[in-house]
Amino acid sequence: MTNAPQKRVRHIDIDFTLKRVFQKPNFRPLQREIITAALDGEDVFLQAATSFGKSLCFQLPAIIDYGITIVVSPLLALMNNQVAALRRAKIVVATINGTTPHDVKMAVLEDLQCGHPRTRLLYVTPEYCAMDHFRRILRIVYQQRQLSRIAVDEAHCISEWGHDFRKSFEGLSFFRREFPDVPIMCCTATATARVREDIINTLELDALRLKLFTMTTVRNNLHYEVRFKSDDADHYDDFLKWLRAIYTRRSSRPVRATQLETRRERIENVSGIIYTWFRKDCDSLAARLCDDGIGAKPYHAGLSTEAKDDHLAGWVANKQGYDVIVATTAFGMGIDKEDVRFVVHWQLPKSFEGFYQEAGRAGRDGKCSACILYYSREDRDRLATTMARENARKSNKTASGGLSPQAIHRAKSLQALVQYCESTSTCRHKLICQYFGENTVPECDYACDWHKDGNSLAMTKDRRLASEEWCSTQREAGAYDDEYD
Ligand SMILES: Nc1ncnc2c1ncn2[C@@H]1O[C@H](COP(=O)(O)OP(=O)(O)OP(=O)(O)O)[C@@H](O)[C@H]1O
Repeated sequence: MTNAPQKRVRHIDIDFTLKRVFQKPNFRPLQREIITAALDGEDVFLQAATSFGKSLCFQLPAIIDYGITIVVSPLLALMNNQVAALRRAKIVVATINGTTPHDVKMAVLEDLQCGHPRTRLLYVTPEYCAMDHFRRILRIVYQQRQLSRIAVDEAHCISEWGHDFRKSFEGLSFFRREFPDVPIMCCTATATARVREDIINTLELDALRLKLFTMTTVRNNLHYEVRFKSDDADHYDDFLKWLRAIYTRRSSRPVRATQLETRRERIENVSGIIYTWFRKDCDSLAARLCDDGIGAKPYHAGLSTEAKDDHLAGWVANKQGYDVIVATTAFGMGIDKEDVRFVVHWQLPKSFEGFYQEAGRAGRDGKCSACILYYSREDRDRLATTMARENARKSNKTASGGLSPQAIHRAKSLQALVQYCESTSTCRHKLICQYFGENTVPECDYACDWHKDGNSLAMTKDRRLASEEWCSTQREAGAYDDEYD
């Protein structure tokens, strides 16, 4: 006998729930098939582009099915954002994480064990799933046949983080071992074949029985561009000129200007995110932009909670003075702001996956948006040096001597991103597809710098990047040996 909620022959109109609860007129392609597989009790691996609508694929079954869905989510902002959106739709949903007050936590855990929990979805961290008291409660829920499904959101984190600095991801195999008949759904936007295999193995899923849905990573509305720089020149003016040109275009076309006026939109409300490596850069860059009349705010872990909340809320609400957020990595994950018109990487991101995820915050409304990456060979060498140092530290610790598969993956991912930046002979969309193992050649309607003007791309690269000879002499002189993490 199984303890998971019994699957019944359903005559449920999932279209009705989509419209009534989620207020969406139609499913996006494949959402119906994924949701049906989930409702049929299958394990599902869902890989689809950023902003595809993956959350709906476990949220809708959670509302229809008996019992409770446990959502394992690695980022606090992501949990809070989804919980807030579900509450707005009047769905009984809860989260337990480091910031949950004790009495709220107790009330949720009590509801869980009551035999018929009201909570439809409970969002928790992998760390919380590793706790004995929570596992004890889950066993009770399971015995009461109320454990409906486990959803692992941003599942690539299992592979990226799980093997070293967030070990609790590895413990998620507990779900399959203890509750073998409770279906599991994994969602991610970024998984190479190796990462996918790693996730499946870590969760101890049966790869042969799993329903695998892999959709293209292509985002046709994103315009990818690499801008070359070197330590010799400050790229601030280049960016400012680019942003001001957008303002000018918005104000100089009479039809556009009238449209904005009718909608009471400000000319300079071009919402964007700039990602930088360091907290101090977030502060100084935001201040510099403000001095030049651009509404910009920093966002990083060193700010007070009040400042962070204020900057985020102002940016989400398109408030004057909050048009651009300058943040360290991972900002915006789970924040479903649909009108982000640009994402700029001020320096080279640390991984291909990180780049794709962060760039994917742009244009979630389907409208054209820009993704600019400022690349220099000096930054490349700095990241490589930092990575080598980290690897040395870790192998010292484990005394294994060699590099772990994860360290090798990280190095390959950075290398692939460097190749992406250095390339002046291929469409950027195609390079992204290739990295994620897709064979299809995406349509690119001048939506990348190479398609727009490949010749000038090659020429600016030659002009602006430091030469390899120069970089290697600098490397030998130890110029990149400082801590860049
Ligand atoms: N069928 C649908 N019709 C209209 N909008 C939808 C539909 N499904 C999802 N959405 C909307 O699409 C947006 C993106 O959804 P979601 O946040 O789940 O993306 P995601 O696939 O998890 O992306 P990411 O990996 O970037 O976080 C949300 O605003 C969501 O409400």
